[in-house]
Amino acid sequence: MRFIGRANELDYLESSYADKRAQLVIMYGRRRVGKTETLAHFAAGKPHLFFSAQSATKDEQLAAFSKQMFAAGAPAARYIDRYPDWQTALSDLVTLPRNSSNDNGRRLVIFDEFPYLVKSDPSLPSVLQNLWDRTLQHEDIMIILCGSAMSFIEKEILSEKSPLYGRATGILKMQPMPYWDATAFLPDYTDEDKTLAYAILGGIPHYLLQFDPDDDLQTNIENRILRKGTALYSEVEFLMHQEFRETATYNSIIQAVALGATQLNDIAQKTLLSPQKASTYIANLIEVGLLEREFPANAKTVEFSKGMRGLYHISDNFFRFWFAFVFPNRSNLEFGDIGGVYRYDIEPQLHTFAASAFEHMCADWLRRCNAAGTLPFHANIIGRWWNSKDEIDVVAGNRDSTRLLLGECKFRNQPIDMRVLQELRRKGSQLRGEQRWYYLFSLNGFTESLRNLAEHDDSIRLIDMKTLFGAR
Ligand SMILES: Nc1ncnc2c1ncn2[C@@H]1O[C@H](COP(=O)(O)OP(=O)(O)OP(=O)(O)O)[C@@H](O)[C@H]1O
Repeated sequence: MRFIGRANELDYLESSYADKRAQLVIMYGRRRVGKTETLAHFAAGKPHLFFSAQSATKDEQLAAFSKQMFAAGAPAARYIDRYPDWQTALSDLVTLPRNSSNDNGRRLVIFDEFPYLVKSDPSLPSVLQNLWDRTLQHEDIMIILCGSAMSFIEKEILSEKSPLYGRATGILKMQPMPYWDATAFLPDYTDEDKTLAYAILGGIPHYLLQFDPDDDLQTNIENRILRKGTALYSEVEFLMHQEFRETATYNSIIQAVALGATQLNDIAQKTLLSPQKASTYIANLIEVGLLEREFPANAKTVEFSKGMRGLYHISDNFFRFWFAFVFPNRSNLEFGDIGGVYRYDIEPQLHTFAASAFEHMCADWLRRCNAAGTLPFHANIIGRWWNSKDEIDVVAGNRDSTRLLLGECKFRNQPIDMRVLQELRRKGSQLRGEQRWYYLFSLNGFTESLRNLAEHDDSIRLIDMKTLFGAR
C-alpha cells in the first residue's frame, strides 16, 4: 500500500525530531483518521520503540511493554521477566540505544492508544510527569503519546488539571485529509467522480481504502457500501457502539441533523429530547468529530460571529452519506435490493448531496491558495455567510475588512451564467469591503459571455474542475 499525503503532519513531526530539546508530543484525532499509519511512516528508518497498547490489565500491558523494551536493548538483567510498575519501566527509557546517525542521538518512543494505559493505571500521567520533570526533559528523547479517545485526551491529558498539562512540547490534532490528498486514493477517477467520492467518503483514509480504484463509482457504492457484510455498511453502527452507550439516542440526533435540523430546538423537537439533554448529546458528538457547529462570517467585520446562533452539521462526509441513504433504506438493503436503492434513491440525489462537500472543497482550495500567497489579498478569515434571507457559499476578508472575496459554488450540469454573478453581487452588497473579487466555482464550466467578461475584468475569477484539482 502506498502512503498518501500528510505532508504537514510529517513536517511537524520531523521538525520536533530535529529539535535539540527533549520532546513530548501529544497526537490525537478521531478513529480511522490515520494516526497509527502516519506515526509508522514517520518512525520508519529511525531507531524507535513503538508500543501499541491494548485494552488490557496493567500487568498485561507492563508485560508486553517490558518484552519490547528488552528486545530493543534495555537491560533486562535487573528484572526477572518484566518491570514491576510504570515508574521503573519509564525510567529505563533512557537506557534504550541512541540513534547514532542522528546528530542529537535522539531516542524515539511512541505510545499508540495511550488512553488504554491510563485506563488500567490512572497514576500513569503523574508518574510520567514526575519523570519528565526530573530526568526525561534533559535527555535526547522524543516521546509521542497517541490516542483516538478525543474527549479523554482533551480532558485528561491536555486540561489544566492533568499532571501532564504544560509538559507537552507539541500537540498534533489529526484532521481528516483535505480533498487533494483524499482523492489521490482514486487516481484514475474523473474530477467529477473524485468529487462525488470525496462527498461520500470524506478524508478518512480507512474509508477511502474500502473503494477499489479499478471499479467505477457506482460499483464501489453498490458493492462496498450498500452490500450487507461489508466494512462500510456496518461502520457507522460499529463506531457508534464503540464511542457511546446510548447509541439509539445518538443515532436519532445525527439522523435529525441529516434530515435538515440545524438548530438546537429543531433537533430537540425531532428527537423528543429536552433542549438541555439534546445539547449534552450534541456536545459529545462534536467531541468525537462527528458533528460541528458552523458560524456565519460577520457582515460588518468579516469575522466569525459567535454571537449568532450557529448551525449544526454532520462534519463527517461518510456519516452524512450513511444517514442520508443507508439508514433510511436498511430494510430494503437487508433484503439485497442494492440496485433499487442506488437507482431510485442515490443516483437522482447524488449531485445535490455532493453540493455541500463541493462548497467545502472550494473553501479549502481558497485556504490553500491563501497559504501559498496566490489570492488577490491575504485573507484573515475564510468561511460561509448567511442571514435570514441570503446565503453566500464562501467569503474571505482581510483583517481591516477593506477587501472582500465572494464565492459561489455550483456542482451541477449547466455552465454558470451571468445571472449567477449578478445574484452574487446583490447578496454581497450586504457585506462590507471596498475592494471586491468574485470567484465562481463550476463543475461544468461557464457561458461564453461570462468568460468574455472575466477575460477583461480581473475582479472576476472562474475556477473550473481542472483548476480545483490542479494548479493553485
Ligand atoms: N496516509 C495514508 N496513506 C495510505 N493509507 C493510510 C494513510 N493513513 C491511514 N491509512 C490507512 O487507513 C487505515 C486507518 O489508519 P490508522 O489505523 O492509522 O488510523 P488510526 O487513526 O490509528 O485509527 P484508530 O484510532 O481507529 O486506531 C489503515 O488501513 C491505514 O493503513
